[in-house]
Amino acid sequence: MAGSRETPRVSRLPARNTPRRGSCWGESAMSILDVEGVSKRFGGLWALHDVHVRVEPGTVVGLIGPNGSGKTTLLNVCNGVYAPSEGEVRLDGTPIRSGRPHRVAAAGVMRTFQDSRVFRTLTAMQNMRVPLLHSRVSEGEVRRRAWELLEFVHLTDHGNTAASELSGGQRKLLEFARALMPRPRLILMDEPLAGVHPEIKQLLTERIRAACDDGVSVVVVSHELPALLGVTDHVACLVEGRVLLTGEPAEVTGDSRVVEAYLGTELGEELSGGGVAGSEEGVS
Ligand SMILES: Nc1ncnc2c1ncn2[C@@H]1O[C@H](COP(=O)(O)OP(=O)(O)OP(=O)(O)O)[C@@H](O)[C@H]1O
Repeated sequence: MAGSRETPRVSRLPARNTPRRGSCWGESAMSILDVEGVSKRFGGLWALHDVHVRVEPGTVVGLIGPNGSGKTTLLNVCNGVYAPSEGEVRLDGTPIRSGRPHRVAAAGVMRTFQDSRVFRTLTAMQNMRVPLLHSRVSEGEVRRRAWELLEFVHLTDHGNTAASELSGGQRKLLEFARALMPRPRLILMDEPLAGVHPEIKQLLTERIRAACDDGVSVVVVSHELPALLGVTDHVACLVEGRVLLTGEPAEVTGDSRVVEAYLGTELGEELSGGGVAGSEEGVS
């Protein structure tokens, strides 16, 4: 990982967005994202059934569930890649129109992917500029913000390094920092912690929390429960496309139905063994 550049290492976002709110999934009327009765069908397969989720400003929501339970599909519905077969997703009360993920991004919803989608032939700095390429933000401001965010994720020493030369974990950090460039209101993150070195995992969870404390809402899909529990305000567990349970992180992972849903998996054994322990295999 990188050392510091000429600016002191920052642990807060360069600029504020909206103030942080308390919890999510409560009775409060205010939410940034509302998933209302969403179902998604692929041919004969219902990947999502009547899913209800809400995300309040400045909160981190974790989405867990066994393989194939619909987590990625839900993110794809939330950023307009897929149209729901039933139900609706609203951003600040306005229904999201499918087939227009670029419009959803312009409205303040960014996305990161299971296999980081950074441009490998571009340097880290060039990657950072991509979200603001056609914006009215001045060149100087783009550069200033890009360096600050690279500093935020400890990558300033790699600003001029091609993304292909970074480790898998550093690419996850870069993708997260890049998602912050346009000052999003919501980031949808798909498995940001998978296969990441414990040190980078720690940094990434800290930075997700810091972004959240600055008013950015984050939805994190993850199988990395120990790390996820430390960063989320609320967790929803999906099983076979349905929300099995939502609630406080410990409440959800301690629930026998959630343990049962994971039984037969490595994580199920960890959960039923009375605690969760992170795997450090295959890290990068
Ligand atoms: N484009 C698609 N066409 C057909 N079926 C799909 C498509 N996308 C997802 N599915 C199916 O929908 C179900 C949910 O998949 P999804 O990828 O959303 O699950 P997931 O919880 O993210 O799984 P994982 O944890 O393994 O990433 C699976 O049965 C999957 O095969």
